[in-house]
Amino acid sequence: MKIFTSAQIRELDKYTIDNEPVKSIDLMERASRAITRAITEEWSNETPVVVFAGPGNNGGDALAVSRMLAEAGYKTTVYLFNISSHLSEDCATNKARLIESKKVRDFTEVTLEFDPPKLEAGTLVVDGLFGAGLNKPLAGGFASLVKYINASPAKVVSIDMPSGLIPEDNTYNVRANIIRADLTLTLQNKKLAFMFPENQPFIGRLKVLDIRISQEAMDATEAQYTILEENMIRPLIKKRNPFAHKGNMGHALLIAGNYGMGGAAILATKACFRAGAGKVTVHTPRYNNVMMQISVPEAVVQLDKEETAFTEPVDTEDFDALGIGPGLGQSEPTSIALIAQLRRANCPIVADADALNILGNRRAWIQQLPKGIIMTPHPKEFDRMNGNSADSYERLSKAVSTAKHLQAYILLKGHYSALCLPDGHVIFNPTGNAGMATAGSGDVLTGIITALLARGYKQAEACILGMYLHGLAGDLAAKKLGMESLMAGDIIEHIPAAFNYLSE
Ligand SMILES: NC(=O)C1=CN([C@@H]2O[C@H](COP(=O)(O)OP(=O)(O)OC[C@H]3O[C@@H](n4cnc5c(N)ncnc54)[C@H](OP(=O)(O)O)[C@@H]3O)[C@@H](O)[C@H]2O)[C@@H](O)CC1
Ligand SMILES: Nc1ncnc2c1ncn2[C@@H]1O[C@H](COP(=O)(O)OP(=O)(O)O)[C@@H](O)[C@H]1O
Ligand SMILES: [K+]
Repeated sequence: MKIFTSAQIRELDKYTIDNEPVKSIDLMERASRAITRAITEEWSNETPVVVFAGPGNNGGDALAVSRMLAEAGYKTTVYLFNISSHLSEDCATNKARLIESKKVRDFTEVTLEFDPPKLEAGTLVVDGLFGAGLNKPLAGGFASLVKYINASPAKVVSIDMPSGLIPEDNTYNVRANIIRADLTLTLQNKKLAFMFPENQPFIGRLKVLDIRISQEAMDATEAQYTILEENMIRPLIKKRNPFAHKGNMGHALLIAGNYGMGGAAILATKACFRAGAGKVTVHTPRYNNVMMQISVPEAVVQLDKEETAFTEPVDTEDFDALGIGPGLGQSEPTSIALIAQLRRANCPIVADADALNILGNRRAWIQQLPKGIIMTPHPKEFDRMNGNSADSYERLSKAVSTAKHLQAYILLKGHYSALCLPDGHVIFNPTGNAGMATAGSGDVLTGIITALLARGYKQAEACILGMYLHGLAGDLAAKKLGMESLMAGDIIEHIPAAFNYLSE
């Protein structure tokens, strides 16, 4: 699914209106019918409804929904905020239709003073103040109204967007002045702001309603942001040649695990095998020898000259991909060896965890990273490398510009992991769940992406398939075990089922 900007949404609307063809007001009617259906599916017509409509098309939707709910027998109270004496054309038409229908008995057009109604626990508020057209944070009377709604015990359904949430850049927003919806019914496509964890309290549950915006126009519109879908993943899975042998199924090298963090190396190595690598060699401090051999007998263990840390860059001639960083440590000798290793490697690289922390401590080195490197930071690791960000939008923007500048692949991990490509595009991953918020989950991802690179997937494909597969394995594990008890090893155990599902 593409994520469009507000300007693109307006263009797509216009194209649909001109080419379907459908009148603008009929498109609003269609959207409102979908919104009404979603509301009536969850709340019976015993529920008292209070609708707050703004002056734009979001308000137009809200007025049409008010009429439809009233026709379906809901006791509906409606406030239309028209404080600058200007309504959008379709909003004005829906105001006239609402008055004409005579079903809504309690309709107030607010032009100056507003005496807010009592919002009780059983009441449903429909928030149609502002949607995708919001271009600045809410202030004044609207801010007070939002605070009033948020402070009430009523349930809130937001049309398209929680009012006050700007669809893209929320840097200057005032969080207190954004509606906290229980349910957001967004039209056609998700908005960028929905991808960010700090906006979840505003969105509540999210439903995307299909309002039949022109598919042809959406296909032809170039979007910077895309959310992965299963049908984009299935074609990526390479078929196994019946004559395959371990020598042509990819030889992965992992450099991981210092003293006390051997488990990170074990998790990455197991995940690397489960993701289909023909051979995995793990380079690790001598101390880890026995535990590696016992835990993953399939792997070749290559021992560093040091007992407890990685200090010795290795030749990558014989390997198809390198994954470096899980549990690596950040001592001086390890840092020096890491940089030497990154310079010396002549295969595709995934750098994670301590490899990124080391770079964060020595930022000058970041400029010298080999082109095409994949980095998989969680937000803290990313901030160590790039400085603190005020919010997720700023962090994502920095990741986009860094990926372009370095010609690198930055996979910013989170609930929606964001893969930032060297050409400026961003791909969000929808799989995965909160059960994966457990130590070692990231090490598993490193192992998976390293395996896919070794198998011959290009960087972008390895990241896309890798993060989707990782999240899907986590989802299958959570389905069986529940989120509370999930451990990183369970994600590994479910990689086979995830692969099977995607290969069906
Ligand atoms: N394809 C689709 O998705 C479809 C979308 N549809 C619906 O249209 C909605 C988008 O409608 P929209 O473009 O009219 O914008 P909307 O959100 O109503 O706000 C604009 C008004 O708000 C004002 N305003 C802005 N910021 C403000 C502020 N801080 N404080 C105060 N005022 C502020 C702004 O004034 P201006 O700044 O322009 O002077 C203008 O008057 C979309 O969310 C969906 O619900 C469906 O009907 C059909 C298909
Ligand atoms: N709430 C969540 N929803 C979806 N995925 C999650 C969630 N929490 C964690 N994950 C995934 O788990 C992994 C955690 O990685 P990371 O923070 O590096 O863990 P560690 O350093 O412990 O290995 C990431 O791939 C992330 O996307
Ligand atoms: K809204």
